[in-house]
Amino acid sequence: MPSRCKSHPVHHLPNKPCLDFKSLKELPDSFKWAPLDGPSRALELESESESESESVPVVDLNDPNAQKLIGLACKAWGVFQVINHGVSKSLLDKIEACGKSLFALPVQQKLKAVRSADGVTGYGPARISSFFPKRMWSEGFTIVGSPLEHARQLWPNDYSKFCAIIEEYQNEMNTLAEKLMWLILGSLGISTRDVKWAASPTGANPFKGASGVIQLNSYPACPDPSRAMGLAAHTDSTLLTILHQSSTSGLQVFQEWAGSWVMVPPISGGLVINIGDLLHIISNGLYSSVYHRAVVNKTRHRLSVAYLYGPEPNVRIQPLPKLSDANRPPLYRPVTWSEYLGIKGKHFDKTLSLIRLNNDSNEDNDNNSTLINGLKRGVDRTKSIKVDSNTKILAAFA
Ligand SMILES: C=C1C[C@]23C[C@H]1CC[C@H]2[C@@]12CCC[C@@](C)(C(=O)O1)[C@H]2[C@@H]3C(=O)O
Ligand SMILES: O=C(O)CCC(=O)C(=O)O
Ligand SMILES: [Fe+2]
Repeated sequence: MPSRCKSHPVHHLPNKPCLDFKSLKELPDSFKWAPLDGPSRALELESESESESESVPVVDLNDPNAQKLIGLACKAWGVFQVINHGVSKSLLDKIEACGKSLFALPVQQKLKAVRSADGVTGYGPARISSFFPKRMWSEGFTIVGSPLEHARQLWPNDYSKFCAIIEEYQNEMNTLAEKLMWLILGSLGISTRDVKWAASPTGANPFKGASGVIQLNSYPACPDPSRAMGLAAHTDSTLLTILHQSSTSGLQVFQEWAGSWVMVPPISGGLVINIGDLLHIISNGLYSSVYHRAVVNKTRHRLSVAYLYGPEPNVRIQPLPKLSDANRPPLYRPVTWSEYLGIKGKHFDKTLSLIRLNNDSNEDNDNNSTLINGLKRGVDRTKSIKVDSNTKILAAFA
């Protein structure tokens, strides 16, 4: 545990490494959350999420109206699913199989690639775990850049297949993320020449240097899903996140206007796109980042793979000038991805409000004040997380 965390004991739980979930026939107290609000069990919800008006939109990227539909989804939901996105089903199957084989390893083997107390990459509980008094019913594996070092520890004689699939996934996801960024920005009336914040000197490709973190999430079957939490409510510290979920449901998004949690049903070959905090900032609050969480299941193991996409780590991100004017002043100060992650590591869901500019006329423009799981955006949850520094991104995060 980093020593500076000790000064913030209130919500602190040691980031205990994951354990052998299969051996637990009852839910230990340390995993018992208050009964979940909203539908908790994945299977119960499948019927409820069928009503059209309550469902997260699905956009076919081959649809000539895709950009407009995406804009509507971003405004109303902050999340949508995409089909015909160009990433093959076989690659999605392959990455899912990679995740399954990783989490199926014996605990002792997984612990060889355990994330260090102040690190980002490797095996362990979700990074946000330490902000909550109860443990989450999940284990994760985080990859930034090359997974080679950890893959070698996990499979000393057989790591190259894992690395090749991860690399292919990173490439495909990066291409899709950039395409989605242009569609989302296009829906706000923003074109290439309006986006200078990440631009190369020539302005050729503003997403040069943009990249993503891969997060493999595993949610074992759980003896008491109504009291367990797979992954607690959070927004992603990204521009956007592309999520592949296995065929078992579990992802829920918070619908701010209805004040309720809505299940996002898995679509075979489909991908879920979440708006992250950095897009919230550059859109000047027009597209809000979406709170989401993962619930667990009594009988089925669930796996998800998130691609957490962000800009070059040291480039300044700020509300796009075209989306700010005298009537709608910029809501947030400039911040780099690296700086944002540092603040998030200390202040969790208070981060957006901490970088918000103090301007009374901003009040109506932002819809950050809904209570989620008893938390309001802006409630301080203190705990510092430092990261290691062996890749470009990691160095920038530190
Ligand atoms: C680039 C990122 C984004 C991080 C931090 C860092 C590396 C790991 C990511 C996640 C992945 C799992 C959910 C989350 C909430 C978590 O606990 O770790 C994410 C977090 C964030 O979006 O803030
Ligand atoms: O497992 C899921 O459905 C959600 C995962 C997630 O939110 C994340 O990795 O950031
Ligand atoms: Fe997330």
